[in-house]
Amino acid sequence: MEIRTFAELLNRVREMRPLVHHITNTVTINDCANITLHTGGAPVMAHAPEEVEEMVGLASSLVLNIGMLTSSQVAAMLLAGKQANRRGIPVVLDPVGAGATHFRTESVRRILEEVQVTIVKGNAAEIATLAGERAEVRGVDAGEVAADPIQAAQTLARQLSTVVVVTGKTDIITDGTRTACVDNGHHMMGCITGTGCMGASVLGCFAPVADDPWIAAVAAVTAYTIAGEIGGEIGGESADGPGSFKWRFFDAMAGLNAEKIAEKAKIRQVAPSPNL
Ligand SMILES: Nc1ncnc2c1ncn2[C@@H]1O[C@H](COP(=O)(O)OP(=O)(O)O)[C@@H](O)[C@H]1O
Ligand SMILES: Cc1ncsc1CCOP(=O)(O)O
Ligand SMILES: [Mg+2]
Repeated sequence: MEIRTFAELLNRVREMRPLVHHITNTVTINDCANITLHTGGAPVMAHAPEEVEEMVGLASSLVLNIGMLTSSQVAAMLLAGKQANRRGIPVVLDPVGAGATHFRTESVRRILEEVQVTIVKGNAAEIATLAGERAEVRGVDAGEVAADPIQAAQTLARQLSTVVVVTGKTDIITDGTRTACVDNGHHMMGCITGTGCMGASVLGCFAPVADDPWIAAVAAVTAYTIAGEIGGEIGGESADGPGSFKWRFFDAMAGLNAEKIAEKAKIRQVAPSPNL
């Protein structure tokens, strides 16, 4: 696959300006709205069960993030997700903290049973939990995970017929058959809250502009992590600290273009695991 195919999808996002409907947590909600704008989409946050179906009616994609889940939000996510499926618009799910509590794990399983999700994106522990592997989830952070993340992601992708993204120093994107590893990013991305949630918003911007959700997901992850890389480096030096990194990261996302992505992308395609 040509790097330019992935790089140029950013232009399509900016031409289309997709409306990305989020049902998400209030820790990172403002950052998710901003990164959506900087990527080239238009954010809307709406979680009342009374209005979510109508809002999905206007949207180009739906992002479900369980970071501060309540029973009312689960109901809203099911209504919104089913409406998105009826309309044929992509659904991105961020299973924040799945594995940490029974409520989160069971709610994610219910959403995945009742809604056809297009892209599931989580850290290694969240994805391992959903793939049925043992993993330590420390609140919203990944703890120790015994399972191989590529294999866990491929298994889950096949089980759900979805694209799975595993985040970390290297990001993994698979549909169970094709698997890419993206080695872009910056360690400062792990030093501020919300880089996982914002990644789901960027996936929500890219998913409606490509017919193939795996291509959309590889393009989104590559663009996003390159913005992190540019934000984290000042003249070859690391950013001063998390505060300045955050605003440089936002500036880098807004200033990103296909040429910079093509120049910096570190995408490797890997063969399917033999024992799947
Ligand atoms: N050490 C790192 N080096 C490079 N990129 C990283 C690193 N840690 C996290 N990232 C990036 O930060 C984003 C969030 O990843 P992660 O920290 O795994 O998610 P979460 O916050 O949901 O646990 C991803 O896009 C990932 O590529
Ligand atoms: C700290 C926290 N608590 C509930 S949601 C949330 C934000 C998690 O954000 P991310 O997964 O992007 O680090
Ligand atoms: Mg997260």
